[in-house]
Amino acid sequence: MSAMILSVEDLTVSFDGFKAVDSLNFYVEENQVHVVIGPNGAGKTTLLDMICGKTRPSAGSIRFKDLQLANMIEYQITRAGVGRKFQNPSVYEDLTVRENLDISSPDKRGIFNCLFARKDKALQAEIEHIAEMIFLHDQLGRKAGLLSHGQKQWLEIGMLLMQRPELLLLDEPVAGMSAGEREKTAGLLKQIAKGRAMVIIEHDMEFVKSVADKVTVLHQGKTLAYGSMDQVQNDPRVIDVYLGH
Ligand SMILES: Nc1ncnc2c1ncn2[C@@H]1O[C@H](COP(=O)(O)OP(=O)(O)OP(=O)(O)O)[C@@H](O)[C@H]1O
Repeated sequence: MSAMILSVEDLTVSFDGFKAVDSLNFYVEENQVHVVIGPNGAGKTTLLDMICGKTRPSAGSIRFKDLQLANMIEYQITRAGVGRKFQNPSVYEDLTVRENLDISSPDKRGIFNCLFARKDKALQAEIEHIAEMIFLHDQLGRKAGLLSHGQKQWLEIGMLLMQRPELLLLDEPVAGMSAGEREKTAGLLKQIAKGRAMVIIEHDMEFVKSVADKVTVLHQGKTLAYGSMDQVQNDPRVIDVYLGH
């Protein structure tokens, strides 16, 4: 069995007395793509928000390797190796694809350093390699604002990879993509997960089937079901609250 990279235990957050996440246990192993599904309002985004430090838990533990993330703030969590992609792509539209990747490197201190500093060969090689992975190698000199929605999503994944995260948190990475782009993204994410781990929130069940090693179904802030895609999609409780709708 692989080692656990993330262990969430008894995690709870209350908003004005309402428990959006309620005594949740959730585990992610190294090299694993773990998809979280569930109806609207189940607590999926709130779970990712707590892991990345955007929302502070009311109680519970979030252990990432040997770190307790519940006690850390957002930028410390990012630096420790947790990368988060939000639902809408947020790339720098006026910069080229290359510049977007360049400024995402942790070796860079700020945008001006990045644009005017002497280019480091190893960094440029890394940019080229990542651009190849995210299907944008021939777009490196193009302004990000001119990319399609799907290409912007890929660029943002590339920007996350530049931070060399060990755990990636992705919120609906294929939203708004064509069928062809979704298929390419599934291949990309499976490749990325090797040597790391990934938590994905997604509603597109075809996509979930194609990427998930494990699936957790959240409902009302708690785990309703956990297992392989086959196991959860045949679970009558999951069909009742989610898949049957
Ligand atoms: N900052 C907040 N203040 C108050 N309530 C909140 C806050 N954030 C989330 N909630 C509530 O917590 C519940 C869980 O929301 P969350 O966004 O995590 O659900 P979700 O499973 O991601 O849903 P969706 O699939 O619609 O994105 C919802 O009822 C939401 O209204």
